[in-house]
Amino acid sequence: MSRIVVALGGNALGKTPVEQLKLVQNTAKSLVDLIAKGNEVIIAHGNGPQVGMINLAMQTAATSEANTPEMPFPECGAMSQGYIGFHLQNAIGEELKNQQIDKHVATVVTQVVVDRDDEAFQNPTKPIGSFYSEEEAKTLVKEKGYSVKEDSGRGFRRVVPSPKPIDVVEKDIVQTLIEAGHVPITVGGGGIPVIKDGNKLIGVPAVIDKDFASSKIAELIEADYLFILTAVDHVSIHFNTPEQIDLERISVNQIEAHIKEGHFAEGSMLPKVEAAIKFAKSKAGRVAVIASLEKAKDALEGNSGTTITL
Ligand SMILES: Nc1ncnc2c1ncn2[C@@H]1O[C@H](COP(=O)(O)OP(=O)(O)O)[C@@H](O)[C@H]1O
Ligand SMILES: NC(=O)OP(=O)(O)O
Repeated sequence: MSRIVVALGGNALGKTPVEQLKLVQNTAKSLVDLIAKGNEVIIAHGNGPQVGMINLAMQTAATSEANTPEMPFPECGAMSQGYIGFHLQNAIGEELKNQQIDKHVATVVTQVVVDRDDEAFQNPTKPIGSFYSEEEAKTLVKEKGYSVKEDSGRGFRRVVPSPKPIDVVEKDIVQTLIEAGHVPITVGGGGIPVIKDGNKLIGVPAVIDKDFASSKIAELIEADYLFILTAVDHVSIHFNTPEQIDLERISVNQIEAHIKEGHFAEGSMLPKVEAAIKFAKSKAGRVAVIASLEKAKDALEGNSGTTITL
């Protein structure tokens, strides 16, 4: 039996409530396959499209005739954890019953401590919400004061600061749930970023990268594996070129050399590789795997995915 933290990417959730409800059925099957093999599974997920949608909806309602109260950004992050967690726990709960596994699944609203002086606050990089044309993006900058950036050739998106996770406030609760045999969903959307002020934790407007937050919780709860599940079967060098080579088993030193050679796109594969390295380096024997959601079970058996070890 292994303890596995699974980080789910955008292809596990989709972008709209209808799409998400449908996609989580397949996601649940992949996850319950890992549980059925006798593993302890802890689930984390992204929230870029969802937190952007919630925040924009809240801003639009507050500035319309509806005259609803202003909703702070960290509260939008908390809403995204609840909304995504609801769909995931609903689908996973059903699949556990289908496979006659006597376990329960619950979402933990999770706060993640960040450094108030993290330089990310001066340089927003995390894309959230929908994609826009250059013209629409310019209007958003002017009318809403958003920061925007081109996102991997797919269009323009709003960007917000993405500080690094330092600690997970609810880590002991997560540990208790696992040890009681349950399946926790935690650090959704990278966790709600909070800064410490004495005994107070204050929410800050930012979105933590879910791969870094997953690596952090995996370290804290002494996981054996960090599984980063995305839309491709492997990490590749010369990605999307005729020279593409898929990486199967690779050491931290070797993949660090590939980072220096510039093989991994910033904002997509690079943070996954960096989060995987961080976990693999945190203790001898820890294994990070970047694989596709559909082939998670094969990846566990070493038959798919990119396995990164010290
Ligand atoms: N070197 C690479 N190897 C494999 N995939 C890469 C590479 N560089 C960029 N990618 C792209 O990164 C994507 C994963 O990033 P992203 O879509 O942001 O992840 P997610 O939403 O699953 O967290 C892959 O689907 C692939 O299109
Ligand atoms: N929080 C986060 O990393 O979300 P995405 O994976 O959707 O970008």
